[in-house]
Amino acid sequence: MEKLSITGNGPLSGDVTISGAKNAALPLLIASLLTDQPCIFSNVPSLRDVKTSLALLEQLGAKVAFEKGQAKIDASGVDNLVAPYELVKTMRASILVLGPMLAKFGQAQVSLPGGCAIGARPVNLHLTGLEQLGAKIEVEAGYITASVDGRLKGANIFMDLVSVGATENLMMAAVLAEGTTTIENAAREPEIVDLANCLNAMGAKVSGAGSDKIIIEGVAKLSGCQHAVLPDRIETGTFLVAAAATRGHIRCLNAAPRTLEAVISKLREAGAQVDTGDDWIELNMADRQPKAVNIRTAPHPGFPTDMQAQFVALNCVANGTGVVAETIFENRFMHVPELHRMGADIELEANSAVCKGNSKLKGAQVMATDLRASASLVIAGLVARGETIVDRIYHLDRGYEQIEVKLGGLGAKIRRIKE
Ligand SMILES: CC(=O)N[C@H]1[C@@H](OP(=O)(O)OP(=O)(O)OC[C@H]2O[C@@H](n3ccc(=O)[nH]c3=O)[C@H](O)[C@@H]2O)O[C@H](CO)[C@@H](O)[C@@H]1O
Ligand SMILES: C=C(OP(=O)(O)O)C(=O)O
Repeated sequence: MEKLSITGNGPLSGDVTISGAKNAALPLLIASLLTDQPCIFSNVPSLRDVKTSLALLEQLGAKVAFEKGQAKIDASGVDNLVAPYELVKTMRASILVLGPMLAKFGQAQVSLPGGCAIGARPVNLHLTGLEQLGAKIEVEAGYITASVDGRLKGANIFMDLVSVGATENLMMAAVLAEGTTTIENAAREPEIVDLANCLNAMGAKVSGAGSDKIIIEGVAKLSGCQHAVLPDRIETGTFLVAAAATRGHIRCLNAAPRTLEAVISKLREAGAQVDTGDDWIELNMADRQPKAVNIRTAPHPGFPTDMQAQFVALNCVANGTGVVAETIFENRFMHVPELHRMGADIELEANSAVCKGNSKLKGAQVMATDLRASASLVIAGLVARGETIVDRIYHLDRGYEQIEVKLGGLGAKIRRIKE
């Protein structure tokens, strides 16, 4: 199993180029199921989850090519409408094939994703929404079987909870439905807007994406597209926090500052100078100790849950006490016991982590448990004295493209150990 070795090495400095967003790329690649024409995506990150998505599309019968950040998908030959457990269990976003397959082919069988380290993560909103669009759904033996006679029918859907995945699944189903669909209490994440832009480029009629009410006028057919994936705001935020924690000075290139407002605002509160241009963000901590900040995760435009673990690591070495409340996932503090092993002073109280700050972290062997927990351990390793070994980095490889190469380029002492 591969590991990362990190030795605390002072401030990060220099430029880092941000990759395309995992959470935008996965639904976009899957949207190619909606058309018989080729879809070409650029700025696609080379990540484990992207490869899993392409493998899933290939398994369904699509022709797939992926090279140098460009993915070409031709779904005209799709003839297998089953997404098997073996693939779905490694990537929850596989559930997103359900809506488009149902809309395009009238039926689909998709394994239930099951829970994961950060929470139970049910898919009830995906299923009830599809039922409102006219689908017949049965769940048996770990599989969701969905079918519809003729086309799906537009409906008014009110989401009980804000769900990114359910909003995306329902958007992709509704674009080929008969009539108009309204999704209220929709997720407003930038990745939803990216998906809507791509669907519209394919000939769909989606409006309101980025607000909590999305309106979709169904069309009979979609065409192919060429689309560049949105820059990854969570990868960007992770590098910015790493720079702040190490009291460094970095610039993130090919970034999308407008998607990161809540994170940038917290970094400024922590004492960082942050400047932005159209596609770059510069953070300068000028060798100052960061100040601890309070965080409460919330759906976009609130503070993203995917940046929570990284700020816990930052608070550990900051001045003062910061309280980090997680409101989206019920079990997203798996990094805390691992940070304890490095000497962090954090108390867990219900859904909050009270980070006492001023910790003198020491390198240790730690275990990555999920994607962003892993990122927080890497950040802690960058500021700790001595060597930190992060085990189970396959979690990191799901969402960070060549993290050790990019951090190495900023001056970090980090290497991948292949055993
Ligand atoms: C591939 C991708 O884009 N993943 C992101 C997506 O995950 P994902 O789309 O899975 O997350 P959701 O927005 O759906 O989850 C939000 C909350 O709603 C709950 N819920 C969701 C669906 C449902 O049918 N029933 C239900 O109860 C979830 O358990 C969770 O508590 O948004 C999350 C929240 O921003 C991010 O952390 C993930 O990185
Ligand atoms: C939780 C995440 O991803 P996923 O929804 O793919 O598990 C994440 O990107 O932090």
